[in-house]
Amino acid sequence: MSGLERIGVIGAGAWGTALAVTARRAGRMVALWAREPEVVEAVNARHCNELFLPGVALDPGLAASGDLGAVVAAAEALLLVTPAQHLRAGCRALAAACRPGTPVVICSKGIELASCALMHEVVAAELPQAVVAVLSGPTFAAEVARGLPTAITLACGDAGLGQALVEALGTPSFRPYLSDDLVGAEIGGAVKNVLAIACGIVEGRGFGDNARAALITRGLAEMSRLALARGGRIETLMGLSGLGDLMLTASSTQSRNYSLGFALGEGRALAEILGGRHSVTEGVHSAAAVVGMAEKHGIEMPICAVIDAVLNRGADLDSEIEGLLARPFRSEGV
Ligand SMILES: NC(=O)c1ccc[n+]([C@@H]2O[C@H](COP(=O)([O-])OP(=O)(O)OC[C@H]3O[C@@H](n4cnc5c(N)ncnc54)[C@H](O)[C@@H]3O)[C@@H](O)[C@H]2O)c1
Ligand SMILES: O=P(O)(O)OC[C@H](O)CO
Repeated sequence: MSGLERIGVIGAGAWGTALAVTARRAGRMVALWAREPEVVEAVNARHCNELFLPGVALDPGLAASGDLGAVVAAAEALLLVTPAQHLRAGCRALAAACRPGTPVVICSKGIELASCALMHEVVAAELPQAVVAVLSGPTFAAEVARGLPTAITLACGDAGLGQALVEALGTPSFRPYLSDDLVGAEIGGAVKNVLAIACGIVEGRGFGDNARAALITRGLAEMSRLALARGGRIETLMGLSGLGDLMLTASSTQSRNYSLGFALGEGRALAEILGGRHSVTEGVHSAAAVVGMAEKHGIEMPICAVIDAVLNRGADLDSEIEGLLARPFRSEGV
């Protein structure tokens, strides 16, 4: 018995909806806050979320609401699932209704572009009354919503609360593994999206499986370097929220980051790809923040730098790839 019975889920995109379904499956009472009135209507009246999670039948006991204050005030724990670049505004909007000591679990993956802050730093600044945790790992929303077996990292500085959250959300098909390394978990989740774009490019350009394996491995070294510089632990990066999520996202067409990279690799323009999507592709927004954070700490992240240059600085993809392959040989390791 976790003592956390009423869960408020803030954000009804694919992941928020899947997590709401998961919490219901774990036996919790769940209120799902949606920004879009049509999502509230679809969840309550037709038990689906066609806009963000098409083709998945939702538990009829899952209730959605457009009333943010009411959802927050009724919750014993909150899951924040807005896109990373909107998390600060989301925290500000709910701050007045959030009681002291409320557990707030960050489920978004990214780094704030304007400040290069990690999501738990954003929440600590905007919701000082909350106790923060991070949920991150290899978890495609549609598979989680369907109840397919999934494991994930739950990082919390308060071991007792972390255990209560594991018990509140865990089921045989959704297995949270407890950690106290918020920094490592967040950096893994943010950087893997940038690396997934790179792997998609490799596939779209037809560079082959060797190149993708090299990119994943050297990308993991970049991710680990940044996490260590920020005080994260290597074991976290070798776990579900690091290597696990990188393996998943960097090799599956289900990933929005990988598929965006694939389309870039095939020669399509970024604006055209993004113009055809209403879902979030976090790596596009995090690339510059990752590089900014790396520069601040004097860390080399050449793969992420190429992605940032191509996405945000108008660099030519082929010249950047050529430059990456021409880098001096170096010793292996982080
Ligand atoms: N989809 C997944 O499989 C998955 C898995 C794990 C983590 N995540 C993370 O969860 C977060 C949310 O992703 P998602 O897949 O649920 O999103 P989504 O692409 O399915 O939906 C977009 C979301 O963005 C919201 N949104 C759009 N414009 C907004 C604005 N101006 N202000 C505030 N919110 C706005 C929408 O309401 C919706 O909730 C991301 O950080 C993502 O990396 C997603
Ligand atoms: O579809 P993506 O690329 O946003 O990835 C979704 C999840 O983060 C996978 O763990």
